[in-house]
Amino acid sequence: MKLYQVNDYQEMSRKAANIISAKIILKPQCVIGLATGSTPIGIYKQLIEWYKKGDLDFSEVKSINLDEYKGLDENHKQSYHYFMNKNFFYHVNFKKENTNLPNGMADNIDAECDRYNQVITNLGEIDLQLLGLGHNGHIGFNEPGEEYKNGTHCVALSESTIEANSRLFEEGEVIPKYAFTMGIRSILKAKKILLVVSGKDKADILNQVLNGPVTPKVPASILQFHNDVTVVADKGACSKINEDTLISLRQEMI
Ligand SMILES: O=P(O)(O)OC[C@H]1O[C@](O)(CO)[C@@H](O)[C@@H]1O
Repeated sequence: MKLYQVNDYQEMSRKAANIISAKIILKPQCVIGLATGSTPIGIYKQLIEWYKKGDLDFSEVKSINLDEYKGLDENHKQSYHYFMNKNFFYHVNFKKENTNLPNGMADNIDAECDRYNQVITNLGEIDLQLLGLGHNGHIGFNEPGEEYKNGTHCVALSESTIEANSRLFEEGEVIPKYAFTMGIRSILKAKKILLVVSGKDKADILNQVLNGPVTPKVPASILQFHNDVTVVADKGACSKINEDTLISLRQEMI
């Protein structure tokens, strides 16, 4: 694991966007795993800016998203389809057929999970998987539990996740209680993982992820077993990591 400790959200976004850009420039046909939530929004903004300057080309890049709410169609403002279109895809030259998200409206849950697993398999290796971190340690929507789930599954969201995400819904809107998510094994199969974390409110959980025991009760702790994880986290998020861990993981910024 490598850790880039940066000053703030803006630096985190720029550093992570740099890492993603390097992958795309070196391998224009790469497969990138994408995340939603508030953390990656700054990364997408930065990538859009570089695209508009002519420095990036997404025409051959393929993407696979981690998750989608069950019951929200792609035009619903809180769906992750809508989020990706609004914050990224509509502003760059991704081909629609090269982008993939679970279908939140699928009636048959098992069939949708099988379809998404097949999409992941057909893409071959994920070259780089971008991940945010939930306050309870979730990655994608792999919530804390007694065991890790390997493949795509439909998950009952924890109370804390529903509460955390409720800020994005308008008053009176029904907040989904279930979501489709890529499983832990699919995430771990990515060649490279980029975890981005911002803010003091994530300091405790980031410390557990990096320093604590590997346990499905803190889903992201399994990243300790992956051989190419880069964490980009700001000072607030790093504020509970002990000095020894910081010294052993910290990379110099160039
Ligand atoms: O970045 P946020 O908004 O704190 O969300 C944390 C994580 O939870 C999710 O919203 C659930 O998948 C992710 O998209 C995100 O990485």
